[in-house]
Amino acid sequence: MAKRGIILMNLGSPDSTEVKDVRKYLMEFLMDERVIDYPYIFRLLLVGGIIAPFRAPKSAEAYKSVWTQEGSPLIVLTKQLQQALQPNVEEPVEIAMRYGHPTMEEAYEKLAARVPDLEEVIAIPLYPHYAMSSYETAVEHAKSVHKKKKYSFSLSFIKPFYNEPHYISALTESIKPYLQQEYDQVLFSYHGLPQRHMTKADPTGKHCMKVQNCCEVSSPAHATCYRHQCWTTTQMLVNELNIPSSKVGFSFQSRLGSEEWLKPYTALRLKELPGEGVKKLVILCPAFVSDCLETLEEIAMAGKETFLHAGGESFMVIPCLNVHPLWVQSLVTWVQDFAAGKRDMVLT
Ligand SMILES: C=CC1=C(C)c2cc3[nH]c(cc4nc(cc5[nH]c(cc1n2)c(C)c5CCC(=O)O)C(CCC(=O)O)=C4C)c(C)c3C=C
Ligand SMILES: [Fe+2]
Ligand SMILES: [Fe+2]
Repeated sequence: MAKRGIILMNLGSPDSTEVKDVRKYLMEFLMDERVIDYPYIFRLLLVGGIIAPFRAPKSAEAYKSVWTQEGSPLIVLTKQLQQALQPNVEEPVEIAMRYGHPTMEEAYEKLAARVPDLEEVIAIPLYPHYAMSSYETAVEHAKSVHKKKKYSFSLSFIKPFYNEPHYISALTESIKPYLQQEYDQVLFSYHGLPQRHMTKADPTGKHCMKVQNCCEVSSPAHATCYRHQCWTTTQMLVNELNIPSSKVGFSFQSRLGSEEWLKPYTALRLKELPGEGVKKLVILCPAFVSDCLETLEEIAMAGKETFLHAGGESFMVIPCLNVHPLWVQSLVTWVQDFAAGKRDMVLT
């Protein structure tokens, strides 16, 4: 049997809620050329001179409102996922964050210490949907650290799993209990992206945001089309859960800056929905597998306030998959398939 290890990769959080740590985190995150993709000098002036200094105190307050005794929810929940997965697989499991700690290098070193003569690492980016600013940067960073450190073990990545049957079925089961009560709409809110990133990621150069209903028209562009992948996850869940199409909402959250991002914007929809007769809302955020600042503060706190203030009556937030047993089982299946030589889920 190959000497193998697993790394669960997530986005990462500041080291603490102190403004200086949040500023450092924002600098590392937003100076990533796949997140703010402007030329280096312009990016440095914008991020270092405006965004990080002005945003850090506000973000620090937001982080304080969700921080736990053990730390950032995103990291705590990723560790819990590691602990839930570990007894179910033979391979040692470590976690790594794209920004902050634990770093990719730390995770490789821990695996190498746990597995003498490590031969193979399976990295699982915990992003269901492909985006240059999430999945791609995580993969490219993992590859570049691997190359820089000249590790001898091979490196494979699990593909974006937005339509993978085990993931869809885990999500379906996690959502079901929340649809027992009466609701007017289920809003699927995904992390947003600048619209420009969609056209940039389109290898055909003529499909995304150019063809009418681009995400619903078959195209090779969909392998890297974030909006298509979000739309597909939604359609699959709606079918599995038999949600009437009149009760389905689809929107994008967490916009940053003045550029146009994917629309409709969640924050705006939450203001408008009560006026359209949607008083009882169920909301979920399938772009995240672990609850984090964007689900716990932006949606469950700020979003709820917006909706109720606009005349909404009930606001039910469905938690992310976190450590749902069926989600843990999905990861087990992917790892076992990999070990058995089935490589459908592996990026080539
Ligand atoms: C779901 C995947 C994510 C994509 C795609 C993504 C794109 C993206 N994000 C920003 C800016 C920020 N995002 C922030 C937080 C944050 N983002 C994701 C995931 C994706 N981002 C997660 C899981 C989190 C939460 C982290 C946590 O610690 O809980 C933040 C920091 C917080 C804040 O100040 O709002 C920023 C900034 C951009 C610009 C972008 C695409 C271009
Ligand atoms: Fe983000
Ligand atoms: Fe598209």
